[in-house]
Amino acid sequence: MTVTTLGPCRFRSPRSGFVSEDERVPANIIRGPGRDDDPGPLFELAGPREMLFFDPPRVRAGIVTCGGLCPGLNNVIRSLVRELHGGYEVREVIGFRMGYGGLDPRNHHEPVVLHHSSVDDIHQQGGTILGTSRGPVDVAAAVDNLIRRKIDMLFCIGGDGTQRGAFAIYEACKARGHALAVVGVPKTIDNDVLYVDRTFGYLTALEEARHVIDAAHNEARSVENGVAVVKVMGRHAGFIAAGATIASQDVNFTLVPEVPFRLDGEHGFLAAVIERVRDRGHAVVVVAEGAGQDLFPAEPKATDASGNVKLKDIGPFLAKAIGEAFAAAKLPLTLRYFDPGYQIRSRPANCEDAVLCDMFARQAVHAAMAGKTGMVVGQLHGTFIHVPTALIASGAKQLDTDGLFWHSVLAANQQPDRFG
Ligand SMILES: Nc1ncnc2c1ncn2[C@@H]1O[C@H](COP(=O)(O)OP(=O)(O)O)[C@@H](O)[C@H]1O
Ligand SMILES: O=P(O)(O)OC[C@H]1O[C@](O)(COP(=O)(O)O)[C@@H](O)[C@@H]1O
Ligand SMILES: [Mg+2]
Repeated sequence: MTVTTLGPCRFRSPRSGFVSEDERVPANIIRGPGRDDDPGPLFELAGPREMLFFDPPRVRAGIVTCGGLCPGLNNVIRSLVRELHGGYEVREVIGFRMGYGGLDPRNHHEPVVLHHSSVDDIHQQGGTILGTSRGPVDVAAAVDNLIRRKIDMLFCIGGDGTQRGAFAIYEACKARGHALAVVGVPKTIDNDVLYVDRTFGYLTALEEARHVIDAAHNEARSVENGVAVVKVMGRHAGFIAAGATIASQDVNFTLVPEVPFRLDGEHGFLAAVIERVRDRGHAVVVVAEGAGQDLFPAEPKATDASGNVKLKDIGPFLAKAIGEAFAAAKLPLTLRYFDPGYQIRSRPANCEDAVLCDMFARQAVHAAMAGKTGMVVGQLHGTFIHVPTALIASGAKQLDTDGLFWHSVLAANQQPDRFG
């Protein structure tokens, strides 16, 4: 599957180490001879192209960060600016402020000019120097503004919602015949973006979650019948809960959206916690925010400004249920509850994420300079690729509960496959 290119590439690149337009990375691993395995989509390899669509010194680039915070946003901004200025000698890079809202001039978020020096230290800070937002964007007004400002390429740093917005901008530009390269960089601590082995921010989130789990474990095991409940982010996917369980090895129960569970009954979650505490004196529970949503009464679903369904708060719900179950069993309990979501996602990037951010950003610039559009930089099998945005927006990645990763969770925490 190829990505759209804006037109013929007529300018010679100042970079080196070019990749060929013919190299492809299959989505799926072929498991062996004699099997009719589907390789899935075949993705273009990311990297510098020998011939460019844009003439570098004439380029005007724009950058926008959208959605929830994520460690590494500033690293990506910095490496985009540095690759544009330093690698290609692009003269004008503009940062749109406060997410997609900043693309619409009626919102009065004046964009900032990003220089080589203005991004010097930003990678050491969490958050985003450009600001971010959720909420609808008037695509027509945004595209009008991009055309008026003569923007040639727009880097959209964000998660699934951002990439759906980027796709709408790409389509609107196509319809209006404006040659804008719209290139996405996949952000989210949730790690739930399709065709991306690892989004930036995810490993920092695991590291931070592990510190909280260490604290939870110390609290739980230092008192009589201590139970610590840690809620981590993860709307529709349990990658943070699962990864932090494996990293910590001190978690006894890991609840994720992909595996529904029952609270009550002989084989329910609550009986398992009581058994564990009777046996070992303490327990650590990690719950992803999207887990157990079916335990709440069905009612019309509220959404946030971006249209994301607002989840019911599983953490306190679980803590209350554990308290009631211990009371019914006439067992003393010391319960500790941790909700470190915002503390985790506002951290600066750790070392692995800093490397990933830089790699994603530079591949995004190479793609845009070659006139690639309607695409996101992805990563599969350790290789950077170009993924059509339509494919990214077609769904979300979830834990494979038959896969190695989830099996490692079950091996680490020794919980049963299912509760109830
Ligand atoms: N289908 C869509 N069309 C246009 N804009 C969208 C669409 N879906 C989401 N957006 C916009 O993308 C931005 C980021 O989306 P959001 O879901 O908040 O975060 P994330 O990108 O991290 O998933 C918001 O401004 C939101 O309104
Ligand atoms: O910022 P809010 O509105 O509190 O949203 C919280 C959500 O943001 C996230 O941290 C990140 O989600 P996005 O990447 O989609 O922005 C989720 O893990 C969490 O569910
Ligand atoms: Mg999202």
